[in-house]
Amino acid sequence: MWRRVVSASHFTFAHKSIANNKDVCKLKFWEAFTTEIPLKEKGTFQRDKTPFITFVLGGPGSGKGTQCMKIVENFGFTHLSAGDLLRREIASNSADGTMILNTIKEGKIVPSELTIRLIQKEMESSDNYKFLIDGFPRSEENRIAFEQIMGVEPDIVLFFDCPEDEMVKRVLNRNQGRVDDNIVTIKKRLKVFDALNLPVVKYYMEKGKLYKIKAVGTVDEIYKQVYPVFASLNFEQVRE
Ligand SMILES: Nc1ncnc2c1ncn2[C@@H]1O[C@H](COP(=O)(O)OP(=O)(O)OP(=O)(O)O)[C@@H](O)[C@H]1O
Ligand SMILES: Nc1ccn([C@H]2C[C@H](O)[C@@H](COP(=O)(O)O)O2)c(=O)n1
Ligand SMILES: [Mg+2]
Repeated sequence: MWRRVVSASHFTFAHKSIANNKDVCKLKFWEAFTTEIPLKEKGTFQRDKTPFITFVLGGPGSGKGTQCMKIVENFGFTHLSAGDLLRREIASNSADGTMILNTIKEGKIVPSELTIRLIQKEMESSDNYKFLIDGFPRSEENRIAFEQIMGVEPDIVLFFDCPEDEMVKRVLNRNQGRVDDNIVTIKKRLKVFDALNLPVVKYYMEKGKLYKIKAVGTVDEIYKQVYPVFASLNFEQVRE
């Protein structure tokens, strides 16, 4: 029996080759960073399953983060919110912090490579294989860059479809001290969502990967639509 093993040092090395080697780019992300070894020769960091990736899309305040918490509880996913990862960069005073902060204040989108690097780092250091990637891809450019860099596509895509007035109401009531939770930025974010994020939704709908959730009602009412999506999947069977 064989098991696929991932190592962080191998990842760093392979990441450099990926940037310079078109052939390696054609490999799936997980294949490029893993080696087949017999089960007995286990390394320190093991992953015997390829990742199951769910992209979670929806406008600002549509309830992505709220529903992700419930999916994590019930189905054991690791939740990676692109917005949270970017806010963590700002808080850690990283070199890109000021640029990220200004971009978020303007309701615009941070360069894809930066956001993908943060997501990639979290995926690589996780020993889970089920990921909810929340708030990503925000644009076709995000989507294409993810596919090129990671060499994988999402298995499924959730889209929380919520009326604008409800999204605005929720964001303005959020009270988490976010710099973008104000009426000026929310209007800009809604414009960016329509112009850049909806084409991504359309792309996945046409690919047959999209689960559209009517994101009105209580949190539990909305989750009643989400639960069956995951309950119908047998991850162990799909991934082993
Ligand atoms: N069904 C709901 N009814 C009322 N309020 C809700 C509902 N779902 C979430 N909320 C609240 O609305 C706010 C926005 O929800 P959440 O943070 O989950 O949205 P989001 O899609 O992640 O937004 P963003 O893209 O801005 O991060 C939060 O304060 C949350 O508690
Ligand atoms: N793929 C992404 C995700 C998020 N951002 C920036 C711009 C968003 O307005 C902000 C907050 O994200 P949220 O927490 O609402 O998902 O983060 C981005 O540039 N690219
Ligand atoms: Mg959120």
